[in-house]
Amino acid sequence: MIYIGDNKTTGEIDSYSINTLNIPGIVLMENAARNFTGTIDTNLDNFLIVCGKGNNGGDGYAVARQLVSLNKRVSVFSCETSDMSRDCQINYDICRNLGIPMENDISALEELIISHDVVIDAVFGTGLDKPLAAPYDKIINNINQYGKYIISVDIPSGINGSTGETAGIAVKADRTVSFVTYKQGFLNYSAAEFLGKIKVVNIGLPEHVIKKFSNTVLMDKKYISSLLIPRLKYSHKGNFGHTLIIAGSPEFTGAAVISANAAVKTGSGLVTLAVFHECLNMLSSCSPEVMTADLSDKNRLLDLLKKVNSIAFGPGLGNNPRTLELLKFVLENSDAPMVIDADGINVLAEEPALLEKLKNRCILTPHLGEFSRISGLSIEEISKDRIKAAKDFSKKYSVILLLKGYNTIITNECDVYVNTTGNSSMANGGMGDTLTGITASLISQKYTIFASGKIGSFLHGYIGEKLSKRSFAITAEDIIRNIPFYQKKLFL
Ligand SMILES: NC(=O)C1=CN([C@@H]2O[C@H](COP(=O)(O)OP(=O)(O)OC[C@H]3O[C@@H](n4cnc5c(N)ncnc54)[C@H](O)[C@@H]3O)[C@@H](O)[C@H]2O)[C@@H](O)CC1
Ligand SMILES: [K+]
Repeated sequence: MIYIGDNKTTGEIDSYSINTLNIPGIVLMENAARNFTGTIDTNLDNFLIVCGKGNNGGDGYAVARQLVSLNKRVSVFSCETSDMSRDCQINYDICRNLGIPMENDISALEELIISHDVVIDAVFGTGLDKPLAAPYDKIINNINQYGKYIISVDIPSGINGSTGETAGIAVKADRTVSFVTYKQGFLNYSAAEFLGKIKVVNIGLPEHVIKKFSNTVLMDKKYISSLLIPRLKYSHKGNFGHTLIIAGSPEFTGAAVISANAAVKTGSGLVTLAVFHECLNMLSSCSPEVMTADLSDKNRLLDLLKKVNSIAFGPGLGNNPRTLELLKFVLENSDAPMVIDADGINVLAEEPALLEKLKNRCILTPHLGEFSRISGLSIEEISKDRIKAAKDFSKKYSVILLLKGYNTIITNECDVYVNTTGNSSMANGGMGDTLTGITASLISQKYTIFASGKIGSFLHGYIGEKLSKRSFAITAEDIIRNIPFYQKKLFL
């Protein structure tokens, strides 16, 4: 499992390892360098390693030794040769003793970069603590301008590991090999263009040590598989629950169909779609597996609200007083767990007092705009630290929050899971409605609300990613059709 941490987390793991576990810093650095080197394509050769004076630079000097021992051609550029950290100095001295070509004249840097095939950027890591000035601005500019292939050690130099902001300028890496944790700053969308392909490597610390300092996790297939409940041979439809989808309006009938069909395909035993009276004719034949109900028939609705195992509320209902009244009615007359999405969220934003009624029974699935409306935070404020914004909201209202977008965040106020599946081939209308149907269906099948959010977002993005290998744009229908096939694939 890959844990996410900011610079503080890195510092805490570092000091625990050194001071409590008594692992000397130089050993951690050696492990880091060896594991970093292990990620480098063995066909690559002719490396220039650009080293700063802190431990990130120390990693760079240690990587230089490792590469030389693999018979690679290696040169080193030292940004500064005085006032190095202790472990950096040790590795610098070894490189000198080994006779590795070393240069520290800035006027030679451009030519050096041009004459090497790979630049390893070991200028700054988690210790970057001020804006970049000369000569570092020039060093980083040269790397970006002339580097043919750039691999950053731990963090692209110039990026803040906690926030993802740049110190004015930053290395644009083709690959970033990060130590111990996936840096929280990498989740900031503004950092994406600097990171390249990210890989996280260990430095010899067992998972239980890392876990002490981070409860924020990048979900992977193995983790999702561990959450899945296998179906027993003798189970019947009653075991897989009844999902009520409250969605759609005359302008947005598609949202209702999509959510309902996604719930069916995810395996809910029964699915009922409850719609406004004027949509009933059109939607009653939307899918043979979906039952329909008229929202104006209050007795039928009350009966459904009492007996269903989960409710999805919101897609396509319209952001208007009628939807708000309906939400109030549903909250007052049902204890079933709910997925609230789209216009369900929009009307909640109009009447925040209702949020109190969602306690411990809801997952909200806003995208950035909806989250901005319901939280009262601007999109800029949220984007600066999506994890914090999501956690704070989840804690304030005791709900599970699933903040959609690239790297979707799912949190129950303490633990945070980040979903990395999915891509922009899925950026079209109806995707959110699909996720809502999937998530509600999972809740009906006895998954916890939190687990349903995690599995739902992973599965949804996973299908999109797989289909996008052979298709340019993926529609909600494409996803829905493929749910059962890929859901099965998640059972390892
Ligand atoms: N357990 C860990 O966390 C480990 C960390 N390691 C490495 O250690 C790195 C952190 O090392 P450090 O804390 O020494 O920090 P860095 O090596 O990132 O940089 C700190 C040095 O750069 C200077 N500096 C910071 N911002 C500057 C700026 N804008 N302009 C000029 N100078 C600036 C500081 O004064 C200091 O000398 C990590 O990124 C990682 O690469 C590895 O050695 C493995 C072990
Ligand atoms: K770096």
